[in-house]
Amino acid sequence: MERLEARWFIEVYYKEENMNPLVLELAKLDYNMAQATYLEELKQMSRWDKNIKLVKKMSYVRDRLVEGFFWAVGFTPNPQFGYCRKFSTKLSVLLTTIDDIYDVYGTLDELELFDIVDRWDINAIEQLPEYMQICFLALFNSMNELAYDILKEQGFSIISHIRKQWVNLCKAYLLEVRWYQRGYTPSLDEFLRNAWITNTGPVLIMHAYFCITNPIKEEELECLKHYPAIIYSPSLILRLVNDLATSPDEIKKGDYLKSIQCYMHESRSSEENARNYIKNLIDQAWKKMNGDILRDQSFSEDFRRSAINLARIAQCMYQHGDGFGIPDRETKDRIHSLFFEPIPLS
Ligand SMILES: CC(C)=CCC/C(C)=C/CC/C(C)=C/COP(=O)(O)OP(=O)(O)O
Repeated sequence: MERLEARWFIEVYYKEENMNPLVLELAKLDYNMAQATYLEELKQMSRWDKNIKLVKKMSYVRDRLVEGFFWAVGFTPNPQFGYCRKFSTKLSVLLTTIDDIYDVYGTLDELELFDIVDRWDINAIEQLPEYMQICFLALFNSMNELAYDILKEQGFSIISHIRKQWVNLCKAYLLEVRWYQRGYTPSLDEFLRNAWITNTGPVLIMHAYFCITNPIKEEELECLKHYPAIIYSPSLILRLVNDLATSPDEIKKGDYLKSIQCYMHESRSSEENARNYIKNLIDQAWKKMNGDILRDQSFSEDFRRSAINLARIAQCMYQHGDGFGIPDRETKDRIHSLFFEPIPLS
């Protein structure tokens, strides 16, 4: 987001009457240098993705590496956060795979076996169907690699904290599947108490905390365990903007469990009313998030900025519809200008 805005700003500044050519040249250089850094990271992630072969092994899974990297750049754009960007990109691939397993492919019996994340026990892997074995092993290896890096750098074990996030996510996914299979439509409030987690915000924000915080502090972890505003608010915005944008397409596929439908069912109102209601909730969530996160100085500025950025990149991704599920229009143009098109120097 910040980089997209920088490019728009450079283009506008160029036309200003009293623009300073030196400043303009520096801004262009800075943009192009960041772009070169991103491109190198994207190449590394592309090699990782080819090697891990998750999408190749599961043909129903959405293949969205570049879009995942785009999310990651919006989340932590500063060039020095390459480690976090690359790890968030891996997360986006793993999360998309798991989301598609729960939404599309897995049967309820199979999905219940995925509570293997709770035991975090590689010895239990043979009880899973083959596609889940691949998925769990990819998850297990990637998370252990992060935990290893942090143990090596900081002498701090994060395994139990990471595991808890995945357990909560998988439990929340399973509840959605159970509702769906029973044909149950929860109230909007009941739906959101679960769905703010299934849009993966808590997993993304917690992992970003580990990737960009040094030293990790016990008291901060204790606070994050209770899902404070820094985790809850961006995750809620992510869920609401996602539902607003993806709703019509997913309903066509039979996936009726979305905020809008829950509200329509509960209040017996029209889709238009429900959409306006959700838009209003998004506005309120933004106001609350800006106040809460900007006021609360307990976490580093970098971490607070990333949390807010998650809401910003979500809003950007879903601004013109489902820019992640159907990434062929604005998302494609934005990706092109951000990663592949340097700004010509004078
Ligand atoms: C910062 C960063 C790297 C973010 C990555 C976000 C990301 C790509 C998550 C993957 C899974 C997901 C919830 C995709 C939306 O799918 P959906 O519309 O099918 O969601 P739903 O099934 O929950 O409605």
